[in-house]
Amino acid sequence: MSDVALPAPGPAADGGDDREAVIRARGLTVGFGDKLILENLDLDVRRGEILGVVGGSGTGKSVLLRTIIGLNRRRAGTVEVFGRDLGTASAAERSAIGQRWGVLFQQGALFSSLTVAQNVGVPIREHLDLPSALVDDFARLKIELVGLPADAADKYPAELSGGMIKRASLARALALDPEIVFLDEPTAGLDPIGAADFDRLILELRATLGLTVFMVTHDLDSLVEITDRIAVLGNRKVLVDGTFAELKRVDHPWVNAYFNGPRAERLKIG
Ligand SMILES: Nc1ncnc2c1ncn2[C@@H]1O[C@H](COP(=O)(O)OP(=O)(O)OP(=O)(O)O)[C@@H](O)[C@H]1O
Repeated sequence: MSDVALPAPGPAADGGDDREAVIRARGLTVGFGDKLILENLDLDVRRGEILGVVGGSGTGKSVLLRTIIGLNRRRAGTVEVFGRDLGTASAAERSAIGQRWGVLFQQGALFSSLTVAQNVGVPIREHLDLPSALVDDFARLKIELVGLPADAADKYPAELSGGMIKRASLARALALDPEIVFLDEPTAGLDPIGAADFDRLILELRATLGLTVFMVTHDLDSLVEITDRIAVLGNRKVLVDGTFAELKRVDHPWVNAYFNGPRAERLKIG
């Protein structure tokens, strides 16, 4: 799967690699104009795992996320989700699969003219034919699930703190009870306490809902605290993947600088 060999394959953090791959990307090539961003990239995401995706700025982490969920065009390669090739699936099948994932975009991407409850209700209205009162009830349940106070439901995004916006966006991502959530830098811009709270929330949701989490992040604390496995992007592909402790032992200049740099050294690993 990756370009760089791990020195000594230790025991997998999750006790084995035999869980079903709910996302399987093969030979993924994505570019814009004459610039290739991803080239022949392979990646599996296993059911129930929290996968961190890291890499230098501009290496294509968000492009990878957006390509998996079908927002960027592939020049080559396949993306299978729940065993179905999205490239050959019908529009109806893609829509059905899309209901089984939720996405928290980098800036939250809430509609500014809608309240939090209305924002969370958007995917519910889009995909389910339910009376308005029920949509509102469901939205308020999701808002409670992510730990927002009940009165946040009637606020507009501009009235929320950064941490509340992240939670509101997560509530929207969870609106349709997805099996996979994609998180693009969920703790960016949060203070350390808010970021740690958010990390705990993700862990709780994984434990209670059995979520699979694909998380792009630069947050070393999150990587250590909540990921089962980390995929490092570089040279347009997955350079290497493993646990934080495994990646500390990888002999590659960028990986070594990232996982053994002064910030990483201050973290308790293992
Ligand atoms: N729609 C687009 N059109 C043209 N170029 C794009 C488009 N989307 C992304 N890119 C380019 O692809 C490259 C990778 O972008 P991406 O946002 O995936 O980086 P990233 O690894 O997530 O970076 P960061 O850590 O800074 O968020 C960048 O050079 C970006 O300018």
